[in-house]
Amino acid sequence: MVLPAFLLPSPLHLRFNSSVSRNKLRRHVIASAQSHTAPSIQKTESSDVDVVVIGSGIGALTAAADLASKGASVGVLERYLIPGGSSGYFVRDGYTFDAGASMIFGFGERGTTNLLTRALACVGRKQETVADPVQVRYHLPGINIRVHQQYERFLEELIQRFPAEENGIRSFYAECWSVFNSLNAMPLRSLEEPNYLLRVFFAHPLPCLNLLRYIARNAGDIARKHISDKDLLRFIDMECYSWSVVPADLTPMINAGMVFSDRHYGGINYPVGGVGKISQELVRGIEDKPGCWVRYGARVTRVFFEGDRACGVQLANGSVITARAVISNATRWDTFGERGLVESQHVPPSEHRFRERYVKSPSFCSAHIAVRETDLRVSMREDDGMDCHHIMLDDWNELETAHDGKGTLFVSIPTVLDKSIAPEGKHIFHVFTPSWMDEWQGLSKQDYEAKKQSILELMIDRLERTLFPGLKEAIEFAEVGSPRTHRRFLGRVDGSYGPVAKKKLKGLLSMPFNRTDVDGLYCVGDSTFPGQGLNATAFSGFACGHRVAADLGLIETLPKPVDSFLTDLLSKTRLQL
Ligand SMILES: NC(=O)c1ccc[n+]([C@@H]2O[C@H](COP(=O)([O-])OP(=O)(O)OC[C@H]3O[C@@H](n4cnc5c(N)ncnc54)[C@H](O)[C@@H]3O)[C@@H](O)[C@H]2O)c1
Ligand SMILES: CC(C)=CCC/C(C)=C/C=C/C(C)=C/C=C/C(C)=C/C=C/C=C(C)/C=C/C=C(C)/C=C/C=C(\C)CCC=C(C)C
Repeated sequence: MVLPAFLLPSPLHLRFNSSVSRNKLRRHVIASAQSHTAPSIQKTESSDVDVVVIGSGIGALTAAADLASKGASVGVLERYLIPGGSSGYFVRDGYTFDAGASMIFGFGERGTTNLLTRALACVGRKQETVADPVQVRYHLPGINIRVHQQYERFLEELIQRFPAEENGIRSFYAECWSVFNSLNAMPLRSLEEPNYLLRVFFAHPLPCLNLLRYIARNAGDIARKHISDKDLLRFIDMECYSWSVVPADLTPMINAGMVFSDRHYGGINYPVGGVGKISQELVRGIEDKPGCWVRYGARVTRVFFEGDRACGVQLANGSVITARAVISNATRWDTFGERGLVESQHVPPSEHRFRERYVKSPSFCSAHIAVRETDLRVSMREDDGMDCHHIMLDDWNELETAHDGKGTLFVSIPTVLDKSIAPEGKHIFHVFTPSWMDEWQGLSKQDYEAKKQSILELMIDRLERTLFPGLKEAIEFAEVGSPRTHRRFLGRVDGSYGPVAKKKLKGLLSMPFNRTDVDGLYCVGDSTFPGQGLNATAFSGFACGHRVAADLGLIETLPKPVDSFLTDLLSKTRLQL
């Protein structure tokens, strides 16, 4: 029987373990580095690692932690001065501001979906957290709802607002629970490692079949099956949009199931001392493992190849690091794009398919504001009903428009939960709204500053009028970031929050996993399955660590030819669907 081309195992993956000698690799890398860059190549024995990781976002650090715990020597290269990427921080006058992420999933104590707790645990670390009793308070046209950690309290509020839709509400969220319960029943590892898939399938057949039912579906279709009220469907759109930046129709059901259930199960938990603590703790754990290190100010400029196989990276200062596997936590566009880390002759056709299916989501315009509690005319105490996270929208037509601070406003006040991150009697307000890079290009310095100031004033006006009387007077200082700021400090193309479906796709089916079609090169983070979110990128980190460990022979797998054949078969079948 002749197999169709897409079922044939890739020769690249069959070749993975073909032992290219380390010294030969290194000679090759240094020779190519010399031909491309200034002669200042610094090469030390310690730079020769099993795995080199580009970037230190949560996806990268989870993969590094997982591999370090399995005995690999891992080197992490971060272009910025601290770890964490979107979950980084900055300090001003005694305030510790979260740079991006602030609503943290994945810190639960139970089940298998608490992937941040697990990432820390695999390198022997633990992070103290404060439980948030309300995930978010929505202030939407005609809808004012709190998503309580207690599921029934949330349902009660929603049903009180939409009494005719009680059954629909209950059955939509019940489907979300069914997805979550299936995920939470099994260890979460790489979906491109057949040995794991077989084991997990035989151990948990019903949850696996249930996940297969949902993996190609989007939340909008499921919502419409149960709900017909237009305003309630708009609410479900906002429930999705607030973390996926696309409406329910474009939001994969697996992700919706995770988010809409885990907030009531593991809950939303704020790390004491700020979100930056997560990556700091991960780095400590990684550096405690033999042969593992993290370097800052280390911008990778390109991935090195021997033939068709990635075998290391070159840094902006000209130095090179050789490795048996390379993991990129840069976005897909920054890895494979025009001025990306992989030179064009090595960019595989599958990356063009990715670009046909996914586009960059907008970035954010964000204000980090230091606020005096005494000047606010509203109680900031959690026991008086103040919530940490708010989402505001004045007009449904503005949901997807993001100009001039009129669109959706996200507000996070972490000092409601953790007083240690600001001086006594002071609060941190992180206020942001979606914004596109092209609105910020080509401005003079003066116009750029004026635009930031005007958006800040618009956002503060809206908050002062509706939620926080006295806010204007109470501000000590504010720093405003634009998509340009996100691009500069996070190294993310156009400051994008991540990839989103260009058109309606089949759920998560076409989202790339961690292997790429380049031998020896893997991706991790929100450009890979299952997408944006710290817990989601932690999943991609574990999945990536697992697949790389299998390829490096650190964990038990099926015999190599069988593994390669089945892995390829799964990937090609998935993409044909
Ligand atoms: N929960 C929230 O409130 C919230 C808010 C904002 C963002 N997020 C999430 O945070 C997640 C981001 O995680 P991630 O793992 O994808 O990565 P990331 O973007 O956070 O981190 C990538 C890291 O790689 C570094 N980097 C990029 N190019 C490099 C190069 N050439 N050389 C060296 N270093 C380089 C960057 O400096 C950055 O530290 C996103 O999914 C986003 O959804 C969550
Ligand atoms: C065996 C066979 C054959 C088969 C089987 C199948 C299977 C097993 C499957 C599986 C699957 C899986 C594992 C999956 C997984 C998934 C996951 C993990 C997912 C996750 C997700 C998560 C998420 C999405 C999250 C997100 C979050 C976010 C994004 C957040 C955000 C937030 C924000 C932005 C905030 C805002 C607000 C304010 C501030 C107010």
